[in-house]
Amino acid sequence: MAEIFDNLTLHTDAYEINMMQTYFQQGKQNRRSVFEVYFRKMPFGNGFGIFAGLEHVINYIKDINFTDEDIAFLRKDGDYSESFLKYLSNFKFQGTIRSAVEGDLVFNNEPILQVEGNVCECQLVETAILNIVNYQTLIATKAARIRLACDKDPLLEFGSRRAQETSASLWGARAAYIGGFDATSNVLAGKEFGIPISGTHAHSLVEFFQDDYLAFKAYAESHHECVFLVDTFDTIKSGVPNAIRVAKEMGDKINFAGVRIDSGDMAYLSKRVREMLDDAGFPNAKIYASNDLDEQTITSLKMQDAKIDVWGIGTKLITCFDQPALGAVYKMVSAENDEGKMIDTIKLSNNAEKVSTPGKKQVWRITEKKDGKSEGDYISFSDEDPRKQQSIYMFHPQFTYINKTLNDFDAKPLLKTIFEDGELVYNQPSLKSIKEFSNKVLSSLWPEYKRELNPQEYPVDLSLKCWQNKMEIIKDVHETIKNKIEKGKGEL
Ligand SMILES: Nc1ncnc2c1ncn2[C@@H]1O[C@H](COP(=O)(O)OP(=O)(O)OP(=O)(O)O)[C@@H](O)[C@H]1O
Ligand SMILES: O=P(O)(O)OC[C@H]1O[C@H](OP(=O)(O)OP(=O)(O)O)[C@H](O)[C@@H]1O
Ligand SMILES: O=C(O)c1cccnc1
Repeated sequence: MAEIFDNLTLHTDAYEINMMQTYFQQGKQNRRSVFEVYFRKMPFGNGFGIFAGLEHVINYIKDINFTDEDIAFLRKDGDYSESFLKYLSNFKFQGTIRSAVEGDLVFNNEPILQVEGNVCECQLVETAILNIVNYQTLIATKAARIRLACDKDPLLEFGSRRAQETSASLWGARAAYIGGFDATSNVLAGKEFGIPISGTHAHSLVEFFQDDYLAFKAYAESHHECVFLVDTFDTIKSGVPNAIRVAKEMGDKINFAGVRIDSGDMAYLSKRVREMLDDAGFPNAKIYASNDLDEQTITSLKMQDAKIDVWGIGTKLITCFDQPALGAVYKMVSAENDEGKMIDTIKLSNNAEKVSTPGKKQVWRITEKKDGKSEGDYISFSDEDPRKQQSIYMFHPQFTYINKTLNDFDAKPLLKTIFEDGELVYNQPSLKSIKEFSNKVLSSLWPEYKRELNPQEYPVDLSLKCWQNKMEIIKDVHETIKNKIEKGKGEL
């Protein structure tokens, strides 16, 4: 897949390379640092997120390499010294990446991916990692919402023509499959990722023949598996009667799998069409529906008792129509100082939500031992291990009076090591097992977190150590700034 696996080394914002040059010129390019990716708000107001993008991140990291052409481009178009360009030409990613695995549940304000390494390599990869994880996690989450709305019905991804360019449709098809779709209409995604492909036909076929009957007949003569699109002229008066006529004429020569409706009142039409198919002796022929569908229209159609069996979803899924960006950020949480000591770092803001949590961390998924059901996520420093504790004290990081102590719990780490000192150490499971895993973890979540509208907020808590450290650092930064201003050293 040339286009999407091309070397993406320069797929970064220029400011990342600018900062790399600064660290390099200062002789600080080997200083250690840790960055973490997290998003601040649950997308679509959903109660959970589904992580996706790791496969592409792995491909990207493995291929990082400034080619001679890249260096020549930077020499010509950038403001970079020869010594720095020489450093780049020998550059290799040698850092450590820990990440949530694809298909796992993720929540706001917790690290979902962590990069540890020298400050230059950590800086370089920010843009591409955010680009990949933001998009694919958003799609997988949207797909999971749509999956929940249509229960166990077959779900087809039709988005390629409406996606934001080619790689979005391909990786989007993959993320949608992880999130719960059964098949894609994109043939290349099928070939490259092993996603089942599925396809009916378009209105153009009927327009070409200028007649429903002739079009369906011609299609049936060239295909065994037949789903006829019945709404080109008139669904009830022409499309469905002609689909039935062709199905009867062709008999066993075809599998009359069903009809697709792509416009009009789907509740009304699907009920009428169901009656017509049943009356004609085709109770097993399915009704496919497409036309700007999403979880809300599906839920509404189900409430209207629409007789739709198979759902085809394009635009609203692949463009994440109601929320086109996840907004995940990449923040430095720890860096090596002049004495060679790792110092926890923070980004402050007047907006409490935007204050980062200092220190290199791990996220623990806490479940009740007796039923395996979710109790919340617990963010600790990476050297804390709640599995060694008898009990765990969980409290809301802002409203600390909301708290609980659990005695009989399981704790599973969310972040797994993917690259260790530049080497890929993680065995990526097959796409099918990622999808199955995702389905399984979703069943550990209480239904209150899964409802489409106004779900319960899933607890994402900090360990006491993490929380106290954050509070102390906030206080220290405020005091340092105050002292500097008082001493006249920090004019604003
Ligand atoms: N019974 C229904 N309840 C809720 N939403 C519906 C129902 N029937 C259709 N819809 C949705 O309403 C939206 C508009 O449907 P409409 O039939 O007006 O589509 P359209 O694209 O304007 O039709 P056409 O393709 O004929 O121009 C679509 O998203 C469709 O899926
Ligand atoms: O509605 P979406 O969720 O985006 O799903 C994809 C749409 O793409 C096709 O329409 P298009 O008008 O492009 O072609 P066709 O109807 O002639 O097949 C299809 O009929 C769907 O309506
Ligand atoms: O196969 C289909 O029916 C299909 C594929 C892409 C877009 N719309 C419909």
